[in-house]
This record gives sequence, structure tokens and C-alpha cells, in this order.
Amino acid sequence: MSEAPRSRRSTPWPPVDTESPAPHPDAPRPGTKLAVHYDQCFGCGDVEGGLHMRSTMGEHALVHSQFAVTEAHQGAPGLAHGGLLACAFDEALGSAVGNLLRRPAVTGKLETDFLRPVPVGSTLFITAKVDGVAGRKLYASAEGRLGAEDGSVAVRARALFVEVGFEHFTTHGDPDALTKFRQTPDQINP
Ligand SMILES: CCCCCCCCCCCCCC(=O)SCCNC(=O)CCNC(=O)[C@H](O)C(C)(C)COP(=O)(O)OP(=O)(O)OC[C@H]1O[C@@H](n2cnc3c(N)ncnc32)[C@H](O)[C@@H]1OP(=O)(O)O
Repeated sequence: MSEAPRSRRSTPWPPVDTESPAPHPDAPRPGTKLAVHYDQCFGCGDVEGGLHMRSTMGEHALVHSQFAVTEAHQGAPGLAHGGLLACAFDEALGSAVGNLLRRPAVTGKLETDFLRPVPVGSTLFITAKVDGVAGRKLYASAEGRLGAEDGSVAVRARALFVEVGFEHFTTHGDPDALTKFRQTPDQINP
């Protein structure tokens, strides 16, 4: 992925010393279409007005996701809402972390850099990767290109995910969370 322009760079990334993110032995092979992780997820699930994102494992431990921007996703007339773009990156980054490392984690920090407007009717091609691991702290970054894998970069993002135990979801969310995760049919790789 290309470097951010100097004027847009903030702190070094990852911000702490990290180890290389060795992909889990069971990480999906390149070319695999990645499963919906939860069918009620706003990012990838079958939710009205949701982002309906689909992701594929790429070469070199990159995860490729697509977000097709519709009228349901507008902020200004004809343009994607920045918060929903951030959501799309949260999903893409989370998918990279979850599928490559296979460690349950939640977003602790998400930083976005909006470089170009993203019009309704366009598709954002997002490429995400895991940059480093420091204990429970998992660092990932992504960039989104307009209209094609080699389109203009419209958005960049980077995030810290923090590994959690599965009780995070049952304690703070739904006591039946694990059952609900498991009940989500694999709609892509039946
Ligand atoms: C395999 C299947 C595939 C699955 C695919 C899945 C796709 C998923 C796609 C879905 C994607 C959508 C995903 C979503 O939407 S996830 C939903 C949005 N996120 C949340 O709800 C998270 C809410 N926050 C928390 O629960 C807690 O704060 C967490 C768990 C994050 C940490 O609380 P905890 O008490 O456990 O730990 P700690 O506080 O000791 O912190 C631990 C370390 O982390 C560092 N730290 C923490 N926060 C920050 C920060 N902001 N900046 C910098 N550093 C931060 C902290 O300094 C410490 O470092 P150190 O002192 O140890 O050095």
C-alpha cells in the first residue's frame, strides 16, 4: 500500500514496538471469500440499510473488502457519510484481524483520513492488513480506492484492536452471543 502524503502523516505506526503478525495456521487461503461473521452485523450482515460488505482473502495476508455506497449511506446529497465510511473500515480492519489472526478482538481506537469525497453509486475497494502485534494489542491499517482496486485512494484508516475473551460478548452484550455467532449461516462458502 502507498504511503500517506507527508502532511497527512501523524504518529508513527504502529505506535509501539510490535511483533510481526504471523497468520494463524487456519487462516483462510488466498482467494477465499470470507464468511459473514454475524448475520445481524451492520457491516457485513443481512441488515436493511446496512453496508452489506463482502471480503476476500488476498495474497500477502491482505484482506480485500468492497463497500457499495447507496442512497441509504448519504451524509451530504449524493455523498457517503463519513461515519459510515469509518464503519466500513472498522468492518474491513476487523475482518483482517479476525480472519488472519483468529483472535477475538474489539476495536479500541479507529483513526480515519478522508482524502476524497465518495459518491453514492460508487464502490470503495478496501485493502486491509495487520501491521503488528504487541500482546493483546493488534494494529491494523487499510486504504480504500474509488471504483477499482487501482482507483484513487479516497480513505485511509488505522486501528488498534484489543484481544478479549469470549465472555466480553456474553457479559457486555447478549448472554446468547456465542450461540448467535454460531447460528449465523455461512452464506458465502456453504
Ligand atoms: C475467525 C472468524 C473471523 C471473525 C471476523 C470478525 C470480523 C469482525 C468485524 C467487526 C468489526 C467491528 C468491531 C467492533 O465494532 S468492536 C465494537 C466497538 N468497540 C468496543 O465496543 C470496545 C469497547 N472497549 C472495551 O471494551 C475496552 O476498552 C477494551 C476491551 C478495548 C480494553 O479494555 P481492557 O480492560 O480489556 O484492556 P485495557 O484497558 O487494559 O487495554 C489493553 C491495552 O490496550 C490499550 N488501549 C486500549 N484502548 C486504547 C486506545 N483507545 N488507545 C490506545 N491504547 C488503548 C491499553 O492502554 C492497554 O495497553 P497496555 O497498557 O497493556 O500497553
